[in-house]
This record gives sequence, structure tokens and C-alpha cells, in this order.
Amino acid sequence: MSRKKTMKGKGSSKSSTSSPNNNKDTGKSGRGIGASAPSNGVVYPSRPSLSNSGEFYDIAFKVMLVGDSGVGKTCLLVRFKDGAFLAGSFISTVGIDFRNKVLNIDALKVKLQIWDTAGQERFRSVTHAYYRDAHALLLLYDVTNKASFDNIKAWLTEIHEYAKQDVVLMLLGNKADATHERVVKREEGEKLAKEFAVPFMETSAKSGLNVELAFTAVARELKHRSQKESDEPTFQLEDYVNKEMKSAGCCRT
Ligand SMILES: Nc1nc2c(ncn2[C@@H]2O[C@H](COP(=O)(O)OP(=O)(O)OP(=O)(O)O)[C@@H](O)[C@H]2O)c(=O)[nH]1
Ligand SMILES: [Mg+2]
Repeated sequence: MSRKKTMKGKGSSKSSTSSPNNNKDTGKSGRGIGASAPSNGVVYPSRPSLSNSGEFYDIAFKVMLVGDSGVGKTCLLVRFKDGAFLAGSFISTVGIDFRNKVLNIDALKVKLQIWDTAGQERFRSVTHAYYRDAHALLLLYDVTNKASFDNIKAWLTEIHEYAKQDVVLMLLGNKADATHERVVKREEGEKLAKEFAVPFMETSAKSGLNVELAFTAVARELKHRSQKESDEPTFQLEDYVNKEMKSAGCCRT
């Protein structure tokens, strides 16, 4: 099976106004408004390799992190990518940024190109342009911030308007470690997720709770969808998440 390669590490800042569709896949990560984005769509294993040095991969997907400013999108991505927590002062994302990570799923190397969007209202139009290329969306709220939870319905409306109809969606209640500051109960998150029929879990970028699971579950769903023969049963993302959480005694890092 031929494999593609992806560049490692974080790329340099870019501030062009290019659209998400008209750039080449450099495999690098970007930062700032209109950071250069790769070309569209799933990358299939049968296509020839790129020449960039770095990790090989068989198939690639775009995952976008969305939600209010301060809910922990950047920290979640850094935790997943580097295994570290960005403690200290809060630096709000400007525009959009991305990082790549290759996961091993059933002997296949699945590259996730993860887009970290700015939650601030003033960057909303930038984010809108990226929705249509996303294969999956992780929608975050902060369990210590009621407004971020109340805004989830508005985010879902926006997703409905701008994202692909079959986008894989998961709701994450982040900062689950902050027990004393919590104002949104887990049951409230579960109820909302049920209402909108989306898988749900609480996460913590600080402790690492469920971070790996959230991204892996999405990668499994996307991989399954892209390789599924028409007579195969569908992968049940929600069942997978619930089973994994149970087998890990509710939650895991
Ligand atoms: N206790 C706790 N704090 C967190 C967690 N995740 C993020 N934070 C803190 O929350 C603040 C905001 O985190 P960011 O990841 O920068 O938030 P963001 O969603 O990327 O914000 P924007 O870029 O403005 O959209 C920072 O001070 C983080 O240290 C978490 O899981 N637990
Ligand atoms: Mg951010």
C-alpha cells in the first residue's frame, strides 16, 4: 500500500487571505488568519506519496475545533498533539491554526489535520470559510462557564448552516477537572447531546481526561466511513465512545 508523508512540528505563521481551498497540502501547521490550508477531501492510500519528510500516512481527514472563546480548544489540541497542558495566561487564538497528528487505527495510519479556530466573534467569518472542508467537528463548551454551554445551540445552528451535511460531530464538555468551579453538570451535557443526537463526553485538557478518546473515536468513524462497503454495518460512534469510557471505568487520559 502506498503511503503519504506528513511534515512534523509546527509551521511558521501566515497571514495571507487565501481561502481554505486553494492551497497546496504542505503538511505544515499554520497560524493566524487564513493560514494556508491543504486541498480538499479525503486522501486515499492508492494515490502517490508526497515528497515532504515526516511521518507516513494512508488516509487523511480534517477535524475542526469550535466553540466559544476560552473553552479550551487550543489547550485540547496541544494536549492531544504534545501531551502537555498550556498553563498560565490565556492567549486567545487569532483566526485559525492547525496541527497534524497521525494515529494508528487497525493497522492503518490515519492523519488528522486539526484546525483550531478562534472562538471570538470577530473571527467568525474566517471560521465560516473552513467549515465546508471539515470531515469532523469537535464542539466544545466549558463546564465552568454557563454561557459557553448556553451558546451550544447557536453553534449547532451555525454548523448546520456552514458544515457538510454528513459531518461527524461530537460535543465535548471541557475543564472537567475544575470540580470547584463547575456550573454545568455532566447530566446537562448528556441531555443536550441526546436532544441533538450527537455523541458526548467530558474532557480535560489539563488532566488529559478523554482527550485521546475524543480524537480517536472521530478518526475511527471517519476511517470506517471512507472504507465501508455498502453492505457493511455502520460504525456506531456513540456506542464506541460509551463502551470505551465504560471499559476505562468512566474516563481516561
Ligand atoms: N482547568 C482547566 N483549564 C483549562 C482547560 N483547558 C483550557 N483551560 C484554560 O482555559 C483558558 C483558555 O484556553 P484556550 O485553549 O486558550 O481557549 P480557546 O478555546 O482556544 O480560546 P480561543 O482561542 O479564544 O477561542 C486557558 O487559560 C487555559 O489554561 C482544562 O481542561 N482545565
Ligand atoms: Mg484558542
